[in-house]
Amino acid sequence: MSRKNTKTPRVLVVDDEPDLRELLELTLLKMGLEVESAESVPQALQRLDRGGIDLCLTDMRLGQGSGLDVVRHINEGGLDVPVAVITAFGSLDNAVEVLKAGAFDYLAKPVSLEQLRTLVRSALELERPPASRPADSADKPFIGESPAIAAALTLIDKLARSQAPVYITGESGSGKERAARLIHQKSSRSDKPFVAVNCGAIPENLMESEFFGYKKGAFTGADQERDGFCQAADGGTLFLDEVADLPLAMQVKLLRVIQERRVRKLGDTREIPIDVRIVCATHQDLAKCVEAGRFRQDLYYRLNVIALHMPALREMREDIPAIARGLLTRLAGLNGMTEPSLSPDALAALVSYDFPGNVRELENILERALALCDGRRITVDDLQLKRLDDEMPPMAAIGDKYPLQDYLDRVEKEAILEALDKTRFNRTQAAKILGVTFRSLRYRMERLGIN
Ligand SMILES: Nc1ncnc2c1ncn2[C@@H]1O[C@H](COP(=O)(O)OP(=O)(O)OP(=O)(O)O)[C@@H](O)[C@H]1O
Repeated sequence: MSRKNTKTPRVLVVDDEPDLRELLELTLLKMGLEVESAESVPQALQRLDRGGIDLCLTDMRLGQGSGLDVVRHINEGGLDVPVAVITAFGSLDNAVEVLKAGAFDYLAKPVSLEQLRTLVRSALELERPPASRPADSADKPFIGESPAIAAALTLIDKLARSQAPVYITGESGSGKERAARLIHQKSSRSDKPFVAVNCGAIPENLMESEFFGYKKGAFTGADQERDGFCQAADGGTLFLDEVADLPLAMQVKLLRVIQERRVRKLGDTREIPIDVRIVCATHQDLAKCVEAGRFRQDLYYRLNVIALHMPALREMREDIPAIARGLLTRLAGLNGMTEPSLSPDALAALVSYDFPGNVRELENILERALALCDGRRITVDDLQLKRLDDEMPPMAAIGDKYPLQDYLDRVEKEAILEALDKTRFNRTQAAKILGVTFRSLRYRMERLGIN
């Protein structure tokens, strides 16, 4: 990295409106930074090319050009300068466009100075050399090196530097909440609270008071003033888990809070400014909920600025042995036990198992196995894995052969599952055993609902 850490960081402000430029300059100077400014795109590009700029803040709308030109110049020219764009209020499309073009973050007008400071701190933090970052602890939040988890972790690192809302998707138990916590821990907000809310677990009539708080006497039983989740997360991150479960009425209120960055407690006349980063998650398809009219489109766009997908455990089979061992070490430690080994057939069974409940299911399986094993070694019986075909009637019980198609499907499914079992879910080998092509096996598995 070209910049030195000993010198005062230098920020370039690009804006053609003198008022806003001055406000930004003053704020940055007060933070002890050096500031230079440019009034137009050509001026900005020239200054950037001369080097020595550690951060660039640009307005989106600039007389004869746009902030996007600045972002593109920086990225296409390989300049090592984080850039953030100030966009007009409510123009989310612009925000998405600038992030895609490679901006590190965006700020919507009117610019909140607190947010500006957070953004600047976080951008300059980026430039610390890796050696000064805390070393990875032994208990890594995510175990695994498969391409699927590696891609998610790389994105988490990037997202941690931004303030943009994040929408985390993934099956149940795939690590969505853990990912949200990691984004927070790695962000400039890490010294402020991380508040996790399970939107599906709050009774509808309590939602408003839980989210926004209440004043004393706001309703029967409100015998003292209380903050809601939004205020509790002020300066930090608000994690909305199972966000698809928010009732429509609450969606409207939440949207307002996100847009205006203010909350009003129940029974209060005043609005309180808040600064929270929203990270949300759901195992449902939120776009489908929008289509079905169960989720507001405007809120969906607000939340889904950047999407992070957490892979299912079966998409990272090569990581299963390492994750299983990591979990065993932790579980044995928690229970004050010596860590037992996993027998080779137990490990093989885990690697070929489908894990509909993902890492959480693996945790449960291992916890049970710890209790059942002889203390030294976990065998395949201790795992008590549900076989993939548990739900199927055994061949002998199939008995009736009509309708013919159902009967043939059952026979076909049995044969495929057996081949998959034998090959530890290696579909290429299973196809060979079955004497069909890989494509044909894939098609048959899909048709018969085998994951
Ligand atoms: N790659 C991984 N390595 C180690 N532990 C993991 C990994 N992925 C997930 N976990 C663990 O799996 C468990 C489930 O994770 P988490 O609660 O974050 O899932 P989730 O997707 O939020 O689940 P739900 O959809 O049910 O809310 C946690 O204990 C988490 O620490």
